[in-house]
Amino acid sequence: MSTSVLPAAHGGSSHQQAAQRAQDGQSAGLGRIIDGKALSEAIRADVARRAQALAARGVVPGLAVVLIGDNPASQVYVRNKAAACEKAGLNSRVLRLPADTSEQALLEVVQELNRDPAVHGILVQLPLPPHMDAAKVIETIAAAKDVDGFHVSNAGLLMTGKPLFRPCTPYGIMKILESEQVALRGAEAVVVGASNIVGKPMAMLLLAAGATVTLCNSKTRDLGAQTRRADVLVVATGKPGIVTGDMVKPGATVIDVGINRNAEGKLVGDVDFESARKVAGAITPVPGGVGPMTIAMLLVNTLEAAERSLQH
Ligand SMILES: Nc1nc2c(c(=O)[nH]1)N[C@@H](CN(C=O)c1ccc(C(=O)N[C@@H](CCC(=O)O)C(=O)O)cc1)CN2
Repeated sequence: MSTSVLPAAHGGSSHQQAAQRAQDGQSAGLGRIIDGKALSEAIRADVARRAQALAARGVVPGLAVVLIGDNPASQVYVRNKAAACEKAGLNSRVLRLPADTSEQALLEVVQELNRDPAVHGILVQLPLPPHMDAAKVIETIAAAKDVDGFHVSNAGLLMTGKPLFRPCTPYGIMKILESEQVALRGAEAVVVGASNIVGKPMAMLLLAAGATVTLCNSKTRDLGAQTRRADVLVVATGKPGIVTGDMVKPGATVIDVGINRNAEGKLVGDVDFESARKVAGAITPVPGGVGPMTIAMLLVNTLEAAERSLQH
């Protein structure tokens, strides 16, 4: 994707200044708040332009989203995905299935979508109801239409550094780091959380960009000793406040993937924002940081699946 549409890189200099102040032993002050919403809007506008060009060649990118059950958060995310498609000129089809749908019935729905030439991208919204095997469902999606990048062959390709699709959240984080002009070659990157959806692919993308990567999990001893080494710290555990300011290296870029509701019903991340911001050079907020990038990169993956369909 062209980076020329991205907002002017305003982060690089302030990040470097914060790191410099930290190196000088001065207070790093308040870290800059990274605007994931603005960046996601720039990317979505670029997708809209590319989709228009593709439509002129007779192809309208099509995304099919399968939602099983009535998880309220999933319903919101799926609605937002369909709305984002519509705004960018992509077709979307949402298939809503009841929570007691059998796994076999779901597999048949996916196979039908695999055969549909108007559908370039397929995703099954996670989490699935407990009676379903998510790995089996994901493996049923045709790898060439797996716009979530979760299929085992796409996960394998990620290790080669030449992926067909990058999983949307880690891909969005790489775009944030690029837009912030964070130098990754030789940097210490620490990822907290080793899920298949975020932590593991994130580690692979950072490694491919030349960072020295540490992937922490729930068994990691003395988490702070790891996170305090990080020039780039990505936190994706689903545990609110697991990372606090004293665990952040002065001047670091902190990326918070968590989306949790606190006792007051307010959305909070996995990072204690107020204390971390006092130490970080730059930090993503929740909401408005990584979340909007996930949907923007889904559109990019769907568009590119459609563009590839013209090459066959
Ligand atoms: N099949 C998939 N399932 C899930 C994925 C995924 O990438 N593929 N990721 C998450 C949910 N998700 C997208 O599906 C998602 C989560 C959050 C956001 C977002 O924009 N968050 C906003 C806050 C939204 C709110 O008010 O609740 C933000 O952080 O600013 C977008 C997409 C799990 N399932």
